[in-house]
Amino acid sequence: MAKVLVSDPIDQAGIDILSQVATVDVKIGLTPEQFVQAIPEYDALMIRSGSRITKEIIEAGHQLKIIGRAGVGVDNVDVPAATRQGIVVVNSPEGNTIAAAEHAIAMMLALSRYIPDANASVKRGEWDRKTFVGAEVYKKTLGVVGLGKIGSHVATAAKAMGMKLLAYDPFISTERAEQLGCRLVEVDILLQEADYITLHIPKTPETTHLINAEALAKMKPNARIINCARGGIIDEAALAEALKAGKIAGAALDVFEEEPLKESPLRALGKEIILTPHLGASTTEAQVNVAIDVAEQIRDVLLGLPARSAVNIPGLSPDILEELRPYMQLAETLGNLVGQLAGGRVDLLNVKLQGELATNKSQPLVVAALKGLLSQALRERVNYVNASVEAKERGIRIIETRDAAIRDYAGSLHLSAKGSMGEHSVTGALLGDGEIRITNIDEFPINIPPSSHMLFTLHRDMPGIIGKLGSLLGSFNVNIASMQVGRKIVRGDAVMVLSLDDPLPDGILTEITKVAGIRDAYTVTL
Ligand SMILES: NC(=O)c1ccc[n+]([C@@H]2O[C@H](COP(=O)([O-])OP(=O)(O)OC[C@H]3O[C@@H](n4cnc5c(N)ncnc54)[C@H](O)[C@@H]3O)[C@@H](O)[C@H]2O)c1
Ligand SMILES: O=C(O)[C@H](O)COP(=O)(O)O
Repeated sequence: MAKVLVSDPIDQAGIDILSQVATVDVKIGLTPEQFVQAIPEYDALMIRSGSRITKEIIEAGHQLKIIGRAGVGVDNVDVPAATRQGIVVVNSPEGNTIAAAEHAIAMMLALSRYIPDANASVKRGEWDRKTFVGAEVYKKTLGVVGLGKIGSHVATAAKAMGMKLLAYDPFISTERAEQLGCRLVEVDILLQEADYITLHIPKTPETTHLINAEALAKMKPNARIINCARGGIIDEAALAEALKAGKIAGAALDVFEEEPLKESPLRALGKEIILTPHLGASTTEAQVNVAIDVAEQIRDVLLGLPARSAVNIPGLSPDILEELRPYMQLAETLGNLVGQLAGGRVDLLNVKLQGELATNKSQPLVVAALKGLLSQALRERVNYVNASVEAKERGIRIIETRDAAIRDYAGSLHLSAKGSMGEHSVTGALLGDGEIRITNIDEFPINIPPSSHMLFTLHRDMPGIIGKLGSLLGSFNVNIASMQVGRKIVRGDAVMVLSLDDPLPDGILTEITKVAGIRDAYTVTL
């Protein structure tokens, strides 16, 4: 039975799903060294933001097939290292959207009305109504940085409270911003005009310290900033300075440069700052959502099924995958076949998506073809996750073309590869019942299903050649399952494709090329 390590607190609903297919060990608070020691025996790992999954841990995970992040952010996982090792990384992109958005709104209101400090004061036995005179958000301007899932929900809620909305997000359209009632502006305008600023962007090299001393200096003295996205987007030292100097009115932070928050000048500040311990996703509803979402994906991957929210398999959205599923095996088989025909070291793979496959949605078929191409060299080490990285590292150039006009079949794939044994091409399609057909080899038309052991010859189309080859194979005790000849003109060049019941014995290829008329012969094992 597979083994899953759960290294952060997750809802029982997730554990129950995992337990259907695996032994589940919950070990919380592992040190990096304990992680490295524990991980080799596990097939899957389920985490939240409390575990930092480094390259060292990933490399020690010899059995690891999947890392599931019960939440959105995967910045605590070395995703490139996982990709390199063929480990799929999944998350729950929407399970905690509402929880995080509501936390941001709660922070904005709590900050405006000094609720945490007022509450603490009453609990201390005081009745101070002067210190906690707040500000209304009604008719104030909210600047939303990052108008994705959480930012959009915050914008909608803020609009309902009568706020004016600005948004900064270089990756969304003006129309989308307008739909949400936001005026899309450059970041400087947002910083200068907003009374409240809320951050809903990922932490990337571009967004690290986006809110630094310079940005804080552009903000209004009454401005308040909320970060429920990621620590490090705000420069905490600069923020503490700005608050101390009264350059801005307040800040509410749920996330920190280092978590848990250690010694920090932020702790010394008063009612102008609210700090919560990364609680954005901490609602019962969100925890059930993300635990189920990610546990189901781990279960599926352990059962050999695809994951619906893999962050390191490009283009594999569930609906696209569903549509392409029958063609993935075709692409993989053709990749494997053309790779063997072209020789061990392939420099160039050209993938042509034809007929109904000639759309951008078919990109995963290119990855599947690469997986097939690399499978001879890498065996089970290559998968949909690392095929592109492995190909790049091997210097394989990939050309992807599309031709919707080719309609011999509803959809077909044409692959050509240039390698140490020259350039070869293969075309394949699916029959109505989903069966794979090889329809062309080196531009010669044929029609044959792939089989485990195959023999391809390039020969002159002339009487007697098929008989001679049959007798030769017979003399080596090789049984022919089926045979096809493809030619363009009578008595011109031709290819012969044979499906064999048995693998070809060593040395027979040389004998085959000695048959008069046969110029070349290749064996393929699929
Ligand atoms: N505090 C919490 O517990 C908690 C919970 C959930 C999510 N989060 C964090 O909230 C953030 C947003 O999550 P989401 O689900 O809305 O993500 P999302 O991907 O739906 O939205 C992110 C938005 O940021 C925009 N963006 C990217 N780079 C940008 C840049 N340089 N400048 C401006 N905009 C940029 C993108 O275009 C996108 O629209 C993430 O960092 C996530 O990890 C935190
Ligand atoms: O990225 C996320 O989903 C949030 O930061 C929540 O993290 P958590 O699930 O570890 O609380």
